[in-house]
Amino acid sequence: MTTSTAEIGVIGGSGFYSFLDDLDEVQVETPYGPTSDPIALGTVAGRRVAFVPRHGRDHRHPPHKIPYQANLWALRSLGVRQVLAPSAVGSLTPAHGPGTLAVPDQLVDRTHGRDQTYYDDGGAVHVSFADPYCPLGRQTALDAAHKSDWQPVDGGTLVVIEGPRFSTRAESQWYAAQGWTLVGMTGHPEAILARELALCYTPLCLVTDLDAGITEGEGVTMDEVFRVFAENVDRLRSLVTTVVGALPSDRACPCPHSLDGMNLPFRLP
Ligand SMILES: CSC[C@H]1O[C@H](OP(=O)(O)O)[C@H](O)[C@@H]1O
Ligand SMILES: Nc1ncnc2[nH]cnc12
Repeated sequence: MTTSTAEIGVIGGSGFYSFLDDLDEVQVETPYGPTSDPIALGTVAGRRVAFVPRHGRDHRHPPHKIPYQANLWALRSLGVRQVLAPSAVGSLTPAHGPGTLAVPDQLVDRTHGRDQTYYDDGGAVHVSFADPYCPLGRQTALDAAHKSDWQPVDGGTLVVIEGPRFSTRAESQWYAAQGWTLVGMTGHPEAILARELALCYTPLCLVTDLDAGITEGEGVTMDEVFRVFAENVDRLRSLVTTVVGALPSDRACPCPHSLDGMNLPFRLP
C-alpha cells in the first residue's frame, strides 16, 4: 500500500517506456496481480502523473498478456482519474501514413479471451460504451496537437486485433472496407476497463505503418513499428506533456458518472 498520489495516468506503449524524470517508483498491490512494471510517479507541467509502460520497460508483455486490469486498478488506487494512452498503430488509410497522429473516437474489438471486465462476480454491472473515449480528453489532445503544429486526424475507428501476429492482407483490406481507419493490439480492453472504473481515457495513436493493406511489399514488421516510433517519440512525449498540462481537472465530461446508480460488488479503489 502506498500513500503516493497522482491525478493523471500515462500508459506508454511500444517504444514509449519512460516519461518522468526525477521520479519515485511504487509497486502497487492489486487484486489482479502485479502491474506491467512498477509505477513511476512524478510531476509534469505542474500536475502529478503516474506512468506505467504497458508492455514493461523491456517490452516483455505481449499485447494479449498485458495485465490490463492491474494497470488500471493500480492507477486509480494512486488517485488517477484521467488516463492518456499513447500507442503505436497501423493505418488503414494510405493518406494517413507513418508519422501521423490520430485521436480516434471509436473502437472495434476483435480480440478474444482477454479479461475485459472487473464485474465478473457479485452482480451484473453494464456500463455504456457507445463513445469509448473521454470527449474532453480527446478535445484537449486535439487542441494541443494543433498548437504544436502536428495536425492530428480527428476521429476514426481503431480496430483492436488479438495479435501478437499482424493482420493478413485480406484481413487488413477487410478492416479498411468496413470503414475502420486504424489497427492496434492494446486498445481493448484498456479503454473499457478505464470506463468500468469511471476514469477518463484518451488514446493518442501514432501511425507507424500502413499495415498489410498495400498490395506490395511484405507488410508491416515489428522492426518498422519500432523504427518509426523511435523517429517520433520525442515529439509524442512532448505532446503528452502539453496534454497533461492542459487537461481540465474538473472533469466536466460523462466519464465520472459511468457507474452512477449501479450496485457495485466492491468499492472502487
Ligand atoms: C511492436 S509491434 C506491435 C505492438 O505495438 C503496439 O503496441 P502499443 O499499442 O502498446 O503501442 C501494438 O498494439 C502491438 O502491441
Ligand atoms: N499494423 C499494426 N497492426 C497491429 N498493431 C500495430 N501496432 C503498430 N502497427 C500495427
